Amino acid sequence: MDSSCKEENGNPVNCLFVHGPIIVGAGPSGLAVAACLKEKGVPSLILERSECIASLWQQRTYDRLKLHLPKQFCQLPFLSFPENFPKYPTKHQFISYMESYARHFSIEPIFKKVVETAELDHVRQFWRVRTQDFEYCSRWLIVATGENAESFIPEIQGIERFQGPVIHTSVYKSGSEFKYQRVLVVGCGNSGMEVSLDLCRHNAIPHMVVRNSVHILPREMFGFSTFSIAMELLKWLPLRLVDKFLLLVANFTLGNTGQIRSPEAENRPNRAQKCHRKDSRARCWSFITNQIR
Ligand SMILES: NC(=O)C1=CN([C@@H]2O[C@H](COP(=O)(O)OP(=O)(O)OC[C@H]3O[C@@H](n4cnc5c(N)ncnc54)[C@H](OP(=O)(O)O)[C@@H]3O)[C@@H](O)[C@H]2O)C=CC1
Ligand SMILES: O=C(O)C(=O)Cc1c[nH]c2ccccc12
Repeated sequence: MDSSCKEENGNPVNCLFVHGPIIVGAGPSGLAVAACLKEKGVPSLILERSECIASLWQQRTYDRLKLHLPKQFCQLPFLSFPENFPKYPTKHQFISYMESYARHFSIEPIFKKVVETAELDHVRQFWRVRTQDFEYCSRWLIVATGENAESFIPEIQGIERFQGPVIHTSVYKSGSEFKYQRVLVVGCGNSGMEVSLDLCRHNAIPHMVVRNSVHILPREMFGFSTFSIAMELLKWLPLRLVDKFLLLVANFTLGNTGQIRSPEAENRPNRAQKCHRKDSRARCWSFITNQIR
């Protein structure tokens, strides 16, 4: 990294010219990119806004989090998960793997650097990446800030009249805080399903809002992970057919999950929607399977 100083609006700006790409974000993707570059002998610099790697995993996940896919589908390039890790590593195992990955490739992100702007200087053909105190320059910019980094709570009419706490899943840790309480879980993706299961396990009483059609698939079929079956079949068949096949098998093993509805919702058909099966998006769901097993 070379440094120089220039004036902008009368203020000095600290400029650092980076050899190799600037990577924004020290999550799994940012680390993987840095490792791949290193393997090719290309240096890089990671700017990370928090004070640790994989901050989403370390700071904004619930306690019971585990990978839903077998570890061979989730490992980063050039370094496998340790042999002694289970098929579905826990969040702590995943974080320790991330840490050893960064160590293995000697990746040292610069922490507490919030990237505020990134502009391409067309004349000099390099990126000017601004943080609070520095401007980093490089010919290449890689944004690896994640698709789930920002939490979002939708506007809910009348929510101000609700007396209890309203929280986003990124701050949910465990159902132990909700023992014997009635909790409404909004959203039926992997997070909503996992939180609902966790609440059940801690003797809370969750209800889920399902606004759309949902596909419910067991984590494993015929002793293989559903994901690996899907990946194999996709080599030969179109997605539509693979989807149909997986749903058919799920229907045999789980029964008709479209029937699952609370008695309250039965009495008020307009308040909650039934699960339909038209949606073509497949979701891995452990809630039902865990309840059954
Ligand atoms: N162990 C694991 O591997 C886990 C992985 N994940 C992954 O993390 C990513 C994020 O998952 P997740 O947090 O579940 O988010 P998702 O985007 O997957 O799911 C959000 C859900 O919320 C619903 N929703 C959104 N807004 C509203 C609203 N206003 N009213 C009612 N419902 C609403 C959506 O419904 P609609 O479909 O109608 O938009 C959708 O069902 C995914 O890739 C997931 O697979 C998450 C948890 C665990
Ligand atoms: O990554 C997710 O969100 C999953 O739920 C895993 C997943 C994605 N596509 C699939 C197809 C079949 C089984 C699991 C998955």
